[in-house]
Amino acid sequence: MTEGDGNLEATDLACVRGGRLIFDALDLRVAPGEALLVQGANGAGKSSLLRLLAGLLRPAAGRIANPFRTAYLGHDNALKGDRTLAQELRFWAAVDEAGDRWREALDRFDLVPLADLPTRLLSSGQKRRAALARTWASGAELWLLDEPSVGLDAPSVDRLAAACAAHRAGGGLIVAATHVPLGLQDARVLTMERAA
Ligand SMILES: Nc1ncnc2c1ncn2[C@@H]1O[C@H](COP(=O)(O)OP(=O)(O)OP(=O)(O)O)[C@@H](O)[C@H]1O
Repeated sequence: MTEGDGNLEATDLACVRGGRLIFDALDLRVAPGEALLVQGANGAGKSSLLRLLAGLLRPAAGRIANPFRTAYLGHDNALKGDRTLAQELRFWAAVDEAGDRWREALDRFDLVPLADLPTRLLSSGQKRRAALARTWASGAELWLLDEPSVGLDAPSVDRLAAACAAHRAGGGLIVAATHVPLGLQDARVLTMERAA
């Protein structure tokens, strides 16, 4: 068996940023179909943990085993403003060889009427939905979501919860940093403490 035994696994992980220890001795394991909510005070290191898991930061110590195709959604929606929403989703679905999932993604996040608008013209909540739709369109197995519900209205939060449930039902994994409940069934919680 490979390291992590087919799970996302972090062992004895430490994170240093700007020369400061943000956290250490962190262990986690997420299996296919599971969701982990990462909670904790501002500055506790939730975003840093997600960036480590995404491979965007290097751990100061410890190991990460991630055998999954991964989609990372940070605070920044990172949409290409001149592309229409449909072009943006189609582009990422093609990069990730995810076929027609971009169409499903538009529907899942109630974006069909906005498909032909350049993404720069979307409202902030619509941009967040677009970035979530891109996550769906990617076909990635592991979703790393940093405060995914920021700016969403109540029906959109429900849509996010439904998308997460469908993703998990298909064997997908989710790690989400959040200050609010996301309506995910049976999610485990990791509470991060600020390093002293
Ligand atoms: N690029 C950076 N360089 C140096 N320090 C950083 C950098 N980015 C973040 N930090 C520091 O790392 C610590 C953890 O930040 P992080 O964004 O991971 O926290 P968080 O738990 O996600 O916070 P929030 O709830 O406010 O989003 C903070 O003290 C922050 O100042």
